[in-house]
Amino acid sequence: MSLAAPLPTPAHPLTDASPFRWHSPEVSLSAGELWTPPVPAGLSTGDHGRALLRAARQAGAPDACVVGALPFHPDEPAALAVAPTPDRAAPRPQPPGALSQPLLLRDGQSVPSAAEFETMVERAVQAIRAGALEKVVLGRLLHLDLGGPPPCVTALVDRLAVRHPAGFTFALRLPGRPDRTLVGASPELLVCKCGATVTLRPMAGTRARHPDPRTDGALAADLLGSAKDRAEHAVMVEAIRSALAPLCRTLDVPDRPNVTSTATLWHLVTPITAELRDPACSVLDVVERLHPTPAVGGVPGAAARAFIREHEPFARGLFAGAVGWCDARGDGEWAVTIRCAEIGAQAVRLFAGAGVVGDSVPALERAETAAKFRTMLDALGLDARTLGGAL
Ligand SMILES: C=C(O[C@@H]1C=C(C(=O)O)C=C[C@H]1O)C(=O)O
Repeated sequence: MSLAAPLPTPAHPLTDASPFRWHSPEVSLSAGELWTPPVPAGLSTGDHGRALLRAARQAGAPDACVVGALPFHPDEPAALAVAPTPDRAAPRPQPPGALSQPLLLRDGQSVPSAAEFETMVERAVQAIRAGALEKVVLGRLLHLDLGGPPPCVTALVDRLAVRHPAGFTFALRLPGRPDRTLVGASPELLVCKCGATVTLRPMAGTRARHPDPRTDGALAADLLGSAKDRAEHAVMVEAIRSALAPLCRTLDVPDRPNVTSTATLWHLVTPITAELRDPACSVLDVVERLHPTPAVGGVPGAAARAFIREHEPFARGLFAGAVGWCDARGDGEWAVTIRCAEIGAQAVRLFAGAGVVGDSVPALERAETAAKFRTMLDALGLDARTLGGAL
């Protein structure tokens, strides 16, 4: 199988797909339809989930799940819906079969441009050195204007799930915007809850992988030994520990991170496990407490979010948010919405960010975002080299 081969083109590439799909190492879940019952405005994330599940029960769907995505900025609207009859025995995708037309591109642009991104990182470094904040994650978009039909969402998700078996592959047709689908393969588990047990795998600290195994291994060792990356990771773990502790009876946070890999990147990761105090606490209550973590926001959280709103020349919306599912028991899995794209009829928008600290080098942070775009570019069958200067 060639992962760079083109994707097939079905009759309706966007709307023929399931409106929600999820493939984690543990669970494959697919929804045939989504409901969006009205819920009161201004609910917390946990209460929003409970209101949706109550509406589903009242409509005769006791086994419904809440599925969807939360925005990066918690004050923006969530894209949560009810999957009334989720298929939790959905098969894991197999390598894609017959392929047809390649994706035709009219144009590809980074917003901000690669040079403007570096300037933005430099400003963040100065703000950090001046003591305004400790860490901020800055992102950029890659806008692809299509010169032909959009990619087939079903085939795209299959391809991502096959290529990222340890990750969290998702597709969500946006409620109220049926011509747009959020698709991605996140490596990062925000939180999984099963009964009283919660697990998290927060990540911060990145190196692009190398095709030569010795060089690749040396890059992983370099990441594990890097004072800059370890510091960036440590501020994130501490923020998560203090957000989570009030909810927990036990909390196990290892002293040092491990390295973990995706197909294209190495990351530092700290696997965290905890037992919740309150059996009525749902996975969405935990998400509400944690999100956005410093893996996508920064430290202190409010100062970092304000810096992002002021400096990034686009609205993150659902990018760098959280995506997942929650069942009637309050159990579920939520991943950080990264390594993803919004697929539209005429355009595809990809998001990638990088954590900036006081000793960040702007050109390296830009290169890191370029490497992160590759998860979606590879799945779309696009060679990063064809985008040249944009990256
Ligand atoms: C923000 C992204 O990734 C996050 C940032 C990382 C970093 O700064 O090293 C690593 C993994 C993710 O937590 C992204 O992929 O867009």
